[in-house]
Amino acid sequence: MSGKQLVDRMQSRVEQAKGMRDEEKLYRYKGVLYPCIMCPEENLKALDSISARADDIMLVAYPKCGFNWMVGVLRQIIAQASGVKEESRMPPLIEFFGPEALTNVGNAPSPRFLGTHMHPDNIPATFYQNKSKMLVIFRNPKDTVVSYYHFCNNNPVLPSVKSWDSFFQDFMSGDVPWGSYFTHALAWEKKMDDPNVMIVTYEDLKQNLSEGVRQISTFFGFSLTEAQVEQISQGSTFSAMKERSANSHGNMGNVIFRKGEVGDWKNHFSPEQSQQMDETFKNRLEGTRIGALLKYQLHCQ
Ligand SMILES: Nc1ncnc2c1ncn2[C@@H]1O[C@H](COP(=O)(O)OS(=O)(=O)O)[C@@H](OP(=O)(O)O)[C@H]1O
Repeated sequence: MSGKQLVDRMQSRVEQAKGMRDEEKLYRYKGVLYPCIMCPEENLKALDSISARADDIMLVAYPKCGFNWMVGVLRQIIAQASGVKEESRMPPLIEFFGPEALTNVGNAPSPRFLGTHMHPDNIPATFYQNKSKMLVIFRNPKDTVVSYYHFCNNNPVLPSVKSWDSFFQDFMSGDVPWGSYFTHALAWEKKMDDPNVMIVTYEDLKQNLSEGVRQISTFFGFSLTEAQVEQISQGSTFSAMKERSANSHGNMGNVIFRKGEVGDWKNHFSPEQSQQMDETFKNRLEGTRIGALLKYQLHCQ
């Protein structure tokens, strides 16, 4: 499917959603909420048929942790390393594909660039069995929930949010699409020694994108010159990607590329909400390696 066809398909789904009631927009599959339009049950069931390859380039992120940012970075790395310039396309989320598109994925040449928001234990086992390399991007939970809140408010395929306070509570209890942030983080904790998994954070990349690009390309076995690393980093800043977003993401460009900052939570959280998040982080993630990677004290306190 061409980039234009994908953007058109996304936009027709957005139009379809505008005719739906909020309570029709989410459903549960194996206990986790998913958006009906983007990932109907047939899409999730079809994932059982996917066959992973060792040279697949897999990108994984809990929603709003920087998935689209890394899509931009990886596309440029692949283009620079292979010399093939690819037109910008919509995010390659396997749960959005459906049976027909998955058949095309099966016939696509290597290396395939695929992605998902799924919980690590729900990613098809074939990716682990066949040792596909996975890049995981995580973000501090306070900025993640703020980004998620704005996204739900501006994305017709998701139910609009009643209030910041109610969305915050839903996020804390994991009652949001793709499930609990904390459950995802704890599951990645168990995979931190897997040589085929690389976990990066939104905040570290904001601080030093060039170093991130260097490490990510090395992880996937690409060797780039310093000039290429710099070119990719400059082409992947928030402002550069936002500028291209009407072309790459159609009407959703301005929704996905919203603010792109660390610390926007300070404009949304009440002192009580901040304390509740601090306590939850302490109870669930303090003392874990993924918790340390997130630098909670620096970014959230
Ligand atoms: N290049 C770049 N630099 C910094 N930040 C960036 C960049 N690209 C996207 N973003 C920010 O990432 C947030 C969207 O996350 P996702 O792409 O994971 O969203 S989605 O779940 O796939 O819809 C969303 O965060 P917020 O702005 O805080 O809402 C985007 O602005």
